[in-house]
Amino acid sequence: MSLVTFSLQEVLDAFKLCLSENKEVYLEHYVSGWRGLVKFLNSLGSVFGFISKDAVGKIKILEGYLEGDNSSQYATVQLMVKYELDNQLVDLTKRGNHPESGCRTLLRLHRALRWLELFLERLRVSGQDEKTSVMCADAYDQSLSQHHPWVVRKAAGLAFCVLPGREAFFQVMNVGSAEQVVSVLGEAVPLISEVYQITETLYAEQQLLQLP
Ligand SMILES: CCCCCCCC/C=C\CCCCCCCC(=O)N[C@@H](COP(=O)(O)O)[C@H](O)/C=C/CCCCCCCCCCCCC
Repeated sequence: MSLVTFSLQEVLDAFKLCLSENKEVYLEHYVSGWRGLVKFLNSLGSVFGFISKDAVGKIKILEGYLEGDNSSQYATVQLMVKYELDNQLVDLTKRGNHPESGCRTLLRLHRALRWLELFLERLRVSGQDEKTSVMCADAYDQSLSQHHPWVVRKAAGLAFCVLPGREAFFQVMNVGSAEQVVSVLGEAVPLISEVYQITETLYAEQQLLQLP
């Protein structure tokens, strides 16, 4: 993935590579998709710095596991969950010895992925005059906001207000014409949705959806 310019196509490719034939989620590509998204966020300016910082922190934690001594246990989200649970490496009810477990860290990005899915779908079907700030806020209210305290919700709401308009937003995506953006979004949303659903089902089965 290129280091400087954001490309929606590259993010799409990362999420495509995320799923194995058996519908397991490769952590490496999941993290790579998020790295690409953060590049986009950074290009929107310093107002989004606090969001970027949080996302980068979580990406780095997961990268640490991917590069660490037990990297093979982190090849997929399924393996990670099994390994960390089998070895009591997850704080299940209150924060304790494992505040940066892979399971807990991924859960935060997983919740954000639902926001992304809702936001990209709104963008895809949006009309020329619709405001990205409203689409983004609506997607946030329907998803991630319920996991955030008042102060974070307030700061996020203020940041959304300075999002560029739909046309400028499409340009930063680096895909081409508005029609091309809509077409790539039509491919990206179902993919992101599938990765989200697989992770959601796994976390629900293991009762990991409320990790502190
Ligand atoms: C494809 C192009 C269009 C879309 C591009 C979107 C680019 C978005 C890139 C990154 C999104 C940020 C992901 C944020 C992860 C947040 C994880 C989280 O919930 N963290 C909170 C809880 O963490 P712990 O304290 O429990 O460790 C933390 O409190 C959050 C702090 C920061 C605020 C997060 C607000 C998120 C708002 C949604 C993203 C808006 C980006 C708008 C850009 C279009």
